[in-house]
Amino acid sequence: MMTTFHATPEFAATLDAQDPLRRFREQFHIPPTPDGGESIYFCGNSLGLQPRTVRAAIEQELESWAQQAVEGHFHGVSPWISYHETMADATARLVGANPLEVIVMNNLTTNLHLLLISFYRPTATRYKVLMEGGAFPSDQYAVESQVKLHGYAPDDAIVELVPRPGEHTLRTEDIEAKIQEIGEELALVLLGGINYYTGQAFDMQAITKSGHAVGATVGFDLAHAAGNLVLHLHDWDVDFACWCSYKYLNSGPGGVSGAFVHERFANRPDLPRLAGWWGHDASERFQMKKGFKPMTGAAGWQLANGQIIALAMHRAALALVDEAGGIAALRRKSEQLTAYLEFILRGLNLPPSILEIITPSEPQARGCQLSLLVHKDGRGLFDYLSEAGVIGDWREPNVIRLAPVPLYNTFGEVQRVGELMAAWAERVR
Ligand SMILES: Cc1ncc(COP(=O)(O)O)c(C=O)c1O
Ligand SMILES: Nc1ccccc1C(=O)C[C@H](N)C(=O)O
Repeated sequence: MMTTFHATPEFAATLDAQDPLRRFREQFHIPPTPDGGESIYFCGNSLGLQPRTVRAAIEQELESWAQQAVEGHFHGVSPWISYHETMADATARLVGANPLEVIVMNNLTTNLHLLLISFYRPTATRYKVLMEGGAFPSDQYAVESQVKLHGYAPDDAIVELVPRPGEHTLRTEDIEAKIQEIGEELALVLLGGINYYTGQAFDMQAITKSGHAVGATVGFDLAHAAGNLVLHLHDWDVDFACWCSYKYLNSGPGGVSGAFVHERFANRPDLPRLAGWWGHDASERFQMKKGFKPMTGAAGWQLANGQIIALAMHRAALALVDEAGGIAALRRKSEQLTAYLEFILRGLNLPPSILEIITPSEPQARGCQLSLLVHKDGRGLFDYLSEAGVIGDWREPNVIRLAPVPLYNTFGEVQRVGELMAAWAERVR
């Protein structure tokens, strides 16, 4: 549904009044401004806000620890030994997977390494990795180190996709052409579901299909896609994926990461992996026997017993997604909210020599984030917005990322940011 938008506060108020998710804002702590107002928090793409339910979720586990100590592993409201299992269904719904295909554990880069050990299996002739140029640095370092671990040279083994001259984002047809070109030398395609800098969402289904057609493995870093896009990892036939929970999933700083391993690898004890006791067949885990026997599915990639406090925060935050009607319901509002932000920004009529929106316009090619490439006084604009209570983020060299999210942002906030930007535009033009 696309509405004809207007940049007035009255119009924004009408959209807010019609918003089926509007009651969720009060479930979050909105950071205050120095004058006691509420900031406009458009930074859920970096660290999502704290759900009010999180404190009680943590306290419940502190109470179990205080009252039951070691027995808390086996007793209490939610025994720690099987804690991670209690969020398998919600996680599966979130990313379009079977519960067997997902696990919540560790941090994102850790999971990426664990999955690369299993799914980047280079040979003398097939060893190349295709990534997006300017991937998030942690992904670059992870792949660089994995390539070296196998004895290959990163400059030779890692192929980076770059936009056509004069363009800021990648075309699916160019990604597919590059996959074809590398062909039998391609071991792995590893892209972000959404690029952190441009906000571009990739066509994961088409890319997976192309990668598989040349015999490559295909994985995605969904840091900026989980909780933002509707994903169908199983049906898209993606081999593996991982994501963090502290951005759009509002699960707190350093929050646990999710991992997906397609069902076809569920019973592959032969796959090389770095093992630990929590990935061992649960029925025998405490028999302390020699010889690693992985659990079926993604759970078999676990190393260690779960970080319960982080898992508690994540479970509480995931419950809000389900309560709101799931990711499809969030996405419905999100598309409209971001389209409204784009409408407002385009309405400023700033020439591209001052400001360009580098995130694609098509809803299927982006999530909620818009990346503004600011050519004139970018840092000045960012500081001005911050002083006015708008929290976005700045990414070097000159991008401001603004991400209105459906669970706690409003159309009124988007309209207000437009007013602030209009005042800046007057000065800078
Ligand atoms: C695309 C991407 N990959 C990796 C990371 C690193 O995540 P972590 O610190 O959980 O390893 C982030 C954000 O921090 C990210 O946005
Ligand atoms: N975990 C952090 C800790 C400190 C500062 C930033 C982060 C981020 O997650 C940044 C995010 N990956 C980004 O896309 O900007």
